[in-house]
Amino acid sequence: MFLKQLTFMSHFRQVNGLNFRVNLIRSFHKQFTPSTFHLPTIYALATPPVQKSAIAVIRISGSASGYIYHKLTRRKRDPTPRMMLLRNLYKPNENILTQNLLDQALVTLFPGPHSFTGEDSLELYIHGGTAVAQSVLEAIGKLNDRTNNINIRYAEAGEFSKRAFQNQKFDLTEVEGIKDLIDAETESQRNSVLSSFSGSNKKLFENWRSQLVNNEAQLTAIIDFGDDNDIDSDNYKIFSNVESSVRILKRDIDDFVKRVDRAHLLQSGLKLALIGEPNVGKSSLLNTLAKDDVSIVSNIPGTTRDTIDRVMDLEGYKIVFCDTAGIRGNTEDEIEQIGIERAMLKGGRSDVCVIVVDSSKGGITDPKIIELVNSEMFKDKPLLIVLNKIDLMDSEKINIIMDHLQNTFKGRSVVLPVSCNTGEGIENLITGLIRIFKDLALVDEQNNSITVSQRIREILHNDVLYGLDSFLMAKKLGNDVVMASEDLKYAIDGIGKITGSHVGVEEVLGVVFSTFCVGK
Ligand SMILES: Nc1nc2c(ncn2[C@@H]2O[C@H](COP(=O)(O)OP(=O)(O)OP(=O)(O)O)[C@@H](O)[C@H]2O)c(=O)[nH]1
Repeated sequence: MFLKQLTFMSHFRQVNGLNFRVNLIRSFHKQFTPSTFHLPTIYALATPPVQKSAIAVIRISGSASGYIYHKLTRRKRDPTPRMMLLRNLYKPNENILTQNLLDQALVTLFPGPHSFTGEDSLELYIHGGTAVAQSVLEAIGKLNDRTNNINIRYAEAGEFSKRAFQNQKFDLTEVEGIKDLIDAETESQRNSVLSSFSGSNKKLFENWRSQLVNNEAQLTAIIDFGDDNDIDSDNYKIFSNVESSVRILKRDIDDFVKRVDRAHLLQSGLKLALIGEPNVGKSSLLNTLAKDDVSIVSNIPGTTRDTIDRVMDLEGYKIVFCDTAGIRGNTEDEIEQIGIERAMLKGGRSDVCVIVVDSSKGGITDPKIIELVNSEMFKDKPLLIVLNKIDLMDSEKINIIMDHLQNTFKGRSVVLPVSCNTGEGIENLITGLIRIFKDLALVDEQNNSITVSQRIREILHNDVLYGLDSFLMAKKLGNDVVMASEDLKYAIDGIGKITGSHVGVEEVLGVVFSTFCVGK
């Protein structure tokens, strides 16, 4: 059978017009045919297009990788696998006497299965710059030769990763982990996707699945061998044991889902609204944190008329700060009133509210602020009170104001004294903000958190937990084994969709890989 496969492979290479020597010994040791070997060879620029850079990388994957190597380098001998070699790249199919040099490049051939995709792959490290990359890409494209069955085409978004998945190099959770790793903008985001990328989520999902399959098998046994109408006491015991096991598993999955739901904040960023009376220093605080002049600062009250969002990486955490118009109850100015309404709305939609107070005014002077903080929209929101302009006050007065503010908000928040002018207290404020962020995103002491893709979160909610809840309901309402077994299957299929290893693969592939960039 194996020899047959070898013969077929070698035939395949010949009909593919691959005129380089098929190394039979290597194929024998390989004992592996990628499941994607019948697909066209794909190529793409793996580094950003239309940008000047020192190096650009072109990735090629598929059975014609070696052929492309020979054609571009005009060399007859196979290259040493997995070794970087300095080679001249020439326009293929041109008169051999004319040079037609395209570039000098480092090239590496990765024979399958020891490559990212599991197929034979070739990587070209060429000089950066649009014209060089374009000429080499064009040369590869021209090697497509339908009549001789050499199928080469430009890759689609995520196609290299898709091939890696199809050749079982990764499951879907790992593939999505790679994408999230590339997309990570901050240190905390990078940290949080490692659980997917490193495969620890995959192990967890597989463990859940095997527990559920085990439980489902016991229910199937009751259905297949039990009485049609009723279940006897032995089977009832089995059913109840399955129920206990499912309950424990559901608790674990609930915990996991809660952690990933909360950790989602790490990806989207913590939305933080700066709220306060006019002229208290909200814009100054934003500029101090951003170390930049984002918002206009002036001593004219009501300078900020609308909300201004600013995304910041604060010590590795993504925070979306929103500077809002100063809130006061007694303005007649129509535009200012609209600004105030928007500020209140922004505050309501934020994850955390920072109330900025001017210490030189002795504390909050407008009751509208206190009314707002105690309103329905704000009452469950984490609060942070920032007492600004402490450079203008002596420490005794500052302590009195802090005590008063703490009483006003009845222990709902700490009060942090700062000065945007001198920078005093700003470090403390950043530490306080990050502590709130970690609490909300359920980041533990070792800075661990788990994030999974939106797709996985939805399946966990809509399929896995839904199936488990329905199972428990079927057990509770009438000890209905058949219904309960179907519900467990639903949850099991959900986990299969997550990892892509068991069911509904085709349906989910499009969703997963379409979000990748070309060349990945
Ligand atoms: N002494 C001192 N002045 C400050 C401090 N922070 C801000 N100011 C001054 O306070 C004034 C108002 O500052 P802004 O940052 O514009 O205040 P705001 O709350 O955004 O004002 P609105 O846009 O009207 O809502 C400016 O003149 C700032 O220079 C501080 O820590 N100490």
